[in-house]
Amino acid sequence: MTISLGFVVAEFNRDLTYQMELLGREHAEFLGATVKETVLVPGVFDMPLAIKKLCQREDIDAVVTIGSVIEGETDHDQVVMQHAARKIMDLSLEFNKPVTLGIPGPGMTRMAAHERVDYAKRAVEAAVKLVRRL
Ligand SMILES: Nc1c(NC[C@H](O)[C@H](O)[C@H](O)CO)[nH]c(=O)[nH]c1=O
Ligand SMILES: CC(=O)[C@@H](O)COP(=O)(O)O
Repeated sequence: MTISLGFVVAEFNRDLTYQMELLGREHAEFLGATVKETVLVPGVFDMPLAIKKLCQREDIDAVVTIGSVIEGETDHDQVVMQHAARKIMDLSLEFNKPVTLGIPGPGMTRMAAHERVDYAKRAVEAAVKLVRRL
């Protein structure tokens, strides 16, 4: 069976998430999975509703989130990441579908973010493994 993935990708820090999206697509192809739908959202905080819509679709086996949360002058990055990560986990359990975390940060410089674009590949790999094993 070919595994169908949904991608939810943040437009925030798009230079990074564009690269991550391409890496994720390449890795999905390498693993024999299909990216059936890609939904762009403004930022990581805005992901949960898009994830939920994709989880509701019977033709999507797992959802991969792709974003990058870079530190600013305040703790805003912490709020964005903590809430998104918690909701990602909650939605996965609510819909009985893997929803994986391809989002480095918070507390991360732009340089560190560039070094962590492979989080997208890791999230694709985790999604495929979970669908196969569960
Ligand atoms: N600071 C980052 C954000 N912030 C934006 C929020 O995610 C959201 O779009 C806004 O609050 C409107 O609801 N988003 C990222 O993806 N990365 C960041 O570093
Ligand atoms: C880098 C950002 O846009 C985000 O983490 C928030 O920045 P700030 O804390 O300076 O408002």
